[in-house]
Order: sequence, then structure tokens, then C-alpha cells
Amino acid sequence: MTELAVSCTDVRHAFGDTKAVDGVDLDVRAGEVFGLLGPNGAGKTTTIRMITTLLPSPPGRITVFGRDVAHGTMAVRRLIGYVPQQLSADATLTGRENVALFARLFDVPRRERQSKVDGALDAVGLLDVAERQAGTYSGGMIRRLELAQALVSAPRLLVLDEPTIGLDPIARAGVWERIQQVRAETGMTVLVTTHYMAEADEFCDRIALMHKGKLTDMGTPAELRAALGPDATLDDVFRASTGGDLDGDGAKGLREIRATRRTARRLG
Ligand SMILES: Nc1ncnc2c1ncn2[C@@H]1O[C@H](COP(=O)(O)OP(=O)(O)OP(=O)(O)O)[C@@H](O)[C@H]1O
Repeated sequence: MTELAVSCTDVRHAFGDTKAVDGVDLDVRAGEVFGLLGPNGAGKTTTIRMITTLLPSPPGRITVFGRDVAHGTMAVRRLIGYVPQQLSADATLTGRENVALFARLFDVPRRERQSKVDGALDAVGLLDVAERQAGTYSGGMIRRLELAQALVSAPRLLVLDEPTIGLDPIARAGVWERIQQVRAETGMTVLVTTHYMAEADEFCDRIALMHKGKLTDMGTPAELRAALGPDATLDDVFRASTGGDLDGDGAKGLREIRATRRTARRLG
């Protein structure tokens, strides 16, 4: 039987009256790249925060490589590398110092620390600029630095929440290239959320679509496209799954955020 990296059974979480996650059953197989897709507010981040033990243990059951998040929180944390949506690198530290901080946080043994930090920086292509302050890095380099932070403890499961949001196409390709490379070398499992359908199509072995706290579809990108018709794209699958389209509220939210950021840059 295929080993499961993550197993969620009837998982739920509510914020007050909002059912953010409403009865999710989800299996991520060991070694695969699994994409969790859905519009803004679908419940992806809440699901990920439960899997990574950052929210109190939920009704239902979640296991990570067979360990229950409710009873084996520390054991689960040791298996996971997590890159959250929010910035997790410190601009005032060098690239190396940022990664070294995570090595200490994750209890990488002192005698291995330097080689592990170097290895993680090398894996994301930042060894040459490791002594520069992270504040001088481009957006794509910062994302790769955050990847190195998550990789330094050699996790079996890498969890990435919108790893390429706000990056230009070249920087996005750079982030994915590194993820793929590390995965090929280590056999690590990757659980990722993204709004970029083309990325999900190209890089995910299987995907699940989420809408209003529930999973609406799951399968390989090819299976999901084929279920709609010979010429269907993953955008079409997304539209069908959410009953809306990419110009709906979710996309508008992103456009507004981008416009706000552009304005902020001009003002800054
Ligand atoms: N800390 C919180 N307090 C109250 N409501 C929350 C909180 N976090 C999330 N929610 C709500 O829970 C629902 C699911 O949010 P979540 O962030 O999980 O969605 P998402 O699919 O990750 O969205 P996005 O693509 O925008 O990141 C939304 O309705 C959101 O407003």
C-alpha cells in the first residue's frame, strides 16, 4: 500500500460562525507534489495550518507520516518544513544568519549545523550571496531563502503556502526549479497552495480543489481536465469547481492587492 504523508479525515475548523474548513478528507501520498487550489477564503491556509500543528487539534483526524497531530505534535513538527504566506525571513540578517536561525530552532545538531546551512543555501542557489543582508535580495531570492530555511532540517514533508505569489515569471520558475531539484534528490513530499493554474498543471502530481471549506474535486491535472472535455484547461476546472470564474471575487482581491502594492512602492 502507498505510504501516506498526510491523511485528513473529516477535518473541520470554524472561526466564530465562519466554517473555514468543513469536513475535509484528503490524502497526500509520500513523494508526490500535491496542490491545494481554490479561490481566496476557500480554507486552504486553515487546512495547512492544521496539518502543520499551528492551529489547535481539530475535530476529525490528521496524521503526518502516521503520527497524529493531536497527540504527537512535536514529532509531527520535526517532519515538516513550512513556508508560510507571510514573510518569514529577517531583512536585517544575512542569508546565512537567517538559515542558521532556523537550524537552531529546529535543533539541527551543532556539529552538523554549518554543513546543513551551506547545503540548504546551495540547494536554493544562494550560497554565493549568503553573506549579504536579506534586505538586499530580490523577491525571488527571498522566497528561495525562505525555502532554504524550511529545508535546513531535512523535512520529509515540505509545506508551501503560495510560494510564488507576487513574483515575476522568471523568479517563479526559479522557485519551482529548486523545489523540483530538492525533491528529486531527497524524495521529499510537497504540499503546496497556489493561485497559478499553469503552475499547478505543470508541477503537481495531484491536485485538490477547495471551495467554501469543502473539497470539490481531486485527481491528477490530466484527469481533472479530461473530465471536463478534450480542450479543457485547469482554469476551466477551477471555474467549474467553484461555480464562478477567475475574474470573480478571488481574482479581484488579488488585483486589488497588487494595485495597492504598486501604489505603496510609488509612495515609498
Ligand atoms: N484568524 C481568522 N479569524 C477569523 N476568520 C478567519 C481567520 N483566518 C481565516 N478566516 C476565514 O476563514 C476562511 C478561510 O480562510 P483561509 O485563509 O483558510 O482561506 P484561503 O483559501 O487560504 O484563502 P487565500 O487564498 O486568500 O489565502 C475565510 O472566510 C477567512 O476569512
